[in-house]
Amino acid sequence: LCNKDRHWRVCGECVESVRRVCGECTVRRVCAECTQGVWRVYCAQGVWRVCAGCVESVRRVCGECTVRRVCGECTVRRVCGECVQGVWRVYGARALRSLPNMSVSRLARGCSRLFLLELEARAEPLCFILSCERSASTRADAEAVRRAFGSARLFSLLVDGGGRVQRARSHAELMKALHAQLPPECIFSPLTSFLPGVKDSLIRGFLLRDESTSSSTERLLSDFRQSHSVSVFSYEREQDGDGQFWWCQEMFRSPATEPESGQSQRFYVKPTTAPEHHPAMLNMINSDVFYRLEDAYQVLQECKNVIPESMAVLEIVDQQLEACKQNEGFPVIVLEGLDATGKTTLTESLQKALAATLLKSPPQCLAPYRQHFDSEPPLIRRAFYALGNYITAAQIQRESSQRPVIVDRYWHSTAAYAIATAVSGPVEKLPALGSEIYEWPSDLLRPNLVLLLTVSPQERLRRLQHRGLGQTEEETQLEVNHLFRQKVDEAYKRIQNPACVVVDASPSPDQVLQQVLHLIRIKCHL
Ligand SMILES: Nc1ncnc2c1ncn2[C@@H]1O[C@H](COP(=O)(O)OP(=O)(O)OP(=O)(O)O)[C@@H](O)[C@H]1O
Ligand SMILES: Cc1cn([C@H]2C[C@H](O)[C@@H](COP(=O)(O)O)O2)c(=O)[nH]c1=O
Repeated sequence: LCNKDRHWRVCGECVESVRRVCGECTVRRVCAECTQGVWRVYCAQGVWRVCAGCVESVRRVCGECTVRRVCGECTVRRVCGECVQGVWRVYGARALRSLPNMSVSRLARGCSRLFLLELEARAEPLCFILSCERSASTRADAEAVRRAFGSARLFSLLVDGGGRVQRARSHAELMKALHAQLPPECIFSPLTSFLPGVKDSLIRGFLLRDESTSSSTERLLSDFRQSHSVSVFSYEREQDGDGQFWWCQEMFRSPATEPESGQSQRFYVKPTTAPEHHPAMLNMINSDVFYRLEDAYQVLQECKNVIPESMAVLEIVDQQLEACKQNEGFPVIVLEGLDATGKTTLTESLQKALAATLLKSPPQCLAPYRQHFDSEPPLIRRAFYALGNYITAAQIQRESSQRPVIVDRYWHSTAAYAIATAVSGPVEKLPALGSEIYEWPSDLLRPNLVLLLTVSPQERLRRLQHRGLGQTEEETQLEVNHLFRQKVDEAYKRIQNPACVVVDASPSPDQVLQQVLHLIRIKCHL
């Protein structure tokens, strides 16, 4: 969100497509309906739209960028942010035209993209920028790049074409294809590219380190470029007079089919300090966590042509939904916790003890679709779970006018699992306590009490083995990945309004029930 001057602009054509613009916050999407009103810059690493007034500036972008679409409605838009030479910000067509060349290029150099390469979950990632020159670098910096890149052939792939649904699916398909098709000597690691502090600027991809000398990798890369809307880059190693190695990036060219043209620009890899916050935070709102029904709804609408099940889910949402923000009936108590902490056992006993209605999220009516959405990339899977909460909210609204309601998982699970999946690395990389990421959606019914069941990792594992059911992707992750477990647990505890009350669920089922009944009596006056 724009934290600066809260300046908003609305396209005259479509009032719904309000976007945020200010000197600090730039615009990424105009609106789906408003393609008439913009220019698009197709750049080496992304697609950007530019206002019709900025023709002059567009020509000045990098050699790789071209302008394809023209019309004359929109006013201020961001110019090429993806040009590896840097970002140009335009606060008005006239202002840009009057900018002298010198200041444009100074602006450009100051605002480049950062790249974050995550070689191992526990290790510090390598963060670098691309620079036109070999600028001075410390021995430690040079060593960090050498360790990460080694002596293998290097390629990077960034998924930057198409809309967000297509990008999310292309990224997932690309990962599967890399796993299945790359030769064993070729390993790949997650690479993200982003503009520090600029929301929605994250582009995901991979860095490939190929120890083989076979040309099959190049053939595959050419195919991926065609079939997965990815930009592909190759890296070359140079040694300077002092014996120091430098890596240069340029657009990938398949030696077999694309003759050397001498046109491609080369950029040096230069290590830099990693940002304080994990870059996944830049894209988290409306990609991993949804704070309004309409935002999650919109994602499934965009999926209609590629995922027929989306239509069925949206129909259920339409049928079930009522405006429900405040719960004014009997108390609503949500039970949260990692898998196998005892939620189902406890919710069933609470149902009996309180003569309550028992609900869950995602609700039963979405059960036939859950497996399908669990196999989709995070953008789509998370939108599905978010919609599940709104359906559960409508059910809570109806039931709580009659009797107390117990809910097995709700918003805390949706947000905590999404945040923990999006943020790679250790728990310290999570958004800080108090971040807007942990806020409750303004249009989602709030429960009266949220209880977070906790047990030791050993006890949880024992209960999991004892239970022996099928597993979702998240459950498998929880079992094998200690870091993921810690992050889900911590994210649960950081969510606010309502925050959860932590309950030690390690005693016997009856002792846990008595403890929880006591809490409910105090907090909900039941
Ligand atoms: N207090 C307890 N002491 C010992 N075992 C328990 C206790 N509560 C539940 N269990 C056992 O642990 C296993 C997991 O419990 P349960 O299915 O209730 O967890 P859950 O949190 O609902 O899991 P999930 O979120 O994966 O559905 C079951 O076999 C259950 O019998
Ligand atoms: C509600 C919800 C669940 N999940 C994931 C988290 C767990 O691993 C499984 C467990 O679901 P169960 O029905 O309790 O067995 O689903 C999620 O990722 N997001 C959610 O909103």
